[in-house]
Amino acid sequence: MDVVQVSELCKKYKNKYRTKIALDNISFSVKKGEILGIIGPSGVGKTTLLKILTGQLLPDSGQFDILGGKISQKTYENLGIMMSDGLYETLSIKYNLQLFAEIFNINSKRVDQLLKITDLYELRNKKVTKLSSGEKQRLLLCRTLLHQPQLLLLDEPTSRLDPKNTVAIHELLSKLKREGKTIILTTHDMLEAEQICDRVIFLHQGRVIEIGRPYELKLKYNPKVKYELMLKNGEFLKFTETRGDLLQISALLENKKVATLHTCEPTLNDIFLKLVKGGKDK
Ligand SMILES: Nc1ncnc2c1ncn2[C@@H]1O[C@H](COP(=O)(O)OP(=O)(O)OP(=O)(O)O)[C@@H](O)[C@H]1O
Repeated sequence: MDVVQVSELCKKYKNKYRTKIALDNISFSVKKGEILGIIGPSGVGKTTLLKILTGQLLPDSGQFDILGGKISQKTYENLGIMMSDGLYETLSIKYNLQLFAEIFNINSKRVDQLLKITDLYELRNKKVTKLSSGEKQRLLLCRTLLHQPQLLLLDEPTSRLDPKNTVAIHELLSKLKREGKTIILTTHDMLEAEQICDRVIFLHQGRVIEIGRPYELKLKYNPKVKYELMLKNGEFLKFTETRGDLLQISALLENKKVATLHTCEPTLNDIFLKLVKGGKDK
């Protein structure tokens, strides 16, 4: 079942001096239980897309369905949005969450549970003004998850986190996926996309330039050189998949000359750079 279906979305920002095409004919769909990563560098239209999907911005043309229909007040009951903060700066972590819990009529046990999962429980009485950017980020995620939404739209959920907290949030997102939640997230981090996303969309200059599962893209863009060996004498050798090369690798292995052996599939970063090479700015 498609939880999100987007068809030919276009959005331009216009002012007196210039028109900026932020989204150019974007189409994709997301299935229940999928994590979709929208990736690309700064300014390619990721936030614009999320703003449209969350009803904060109208597209110029195109359509989308979300959670089985057009966006309405009811949609928000099952939608978790993590974008700009909007936290109550002078209130504590816990009070910020309690306020939202009361609005959604949620038991305060859920607040404590989320604070523990995101490693904020010990800091629960600290005011938002005194939080580090990583702590704020985790608080925002708690607020997004509070009402147990079916669909999460997360704008760079790990952008300000240290490695330990990044791993914790990745684990949390994977757990939510296993529970059947659907997640769309934006990221600049290609490694993150590779590790946690079922599929990724590469955006460039407002257009979808590639879409697919990370491992499928890696196979699709796999270079001719397939294996890289370091010999015990420190020499580096590269091999393709021809019969001759494979026989050479086998001989080196048999003669115990090999120190390390790696396959050379590209990273998502390599693929993105390959796709945009030669692209001009609009
Ligand atoms: N309100 C606006 N008025 C004019 N131009 C805008 C407006 N909002 C965004 N843009 C431009 O539209 C393009 C897409 O912006 P958007 O914020 O969607 O990019 P992004 O991929 O989310 O970037 P980042 O990763 O830096 O958040 C950018 O060139 C941006 O400067």
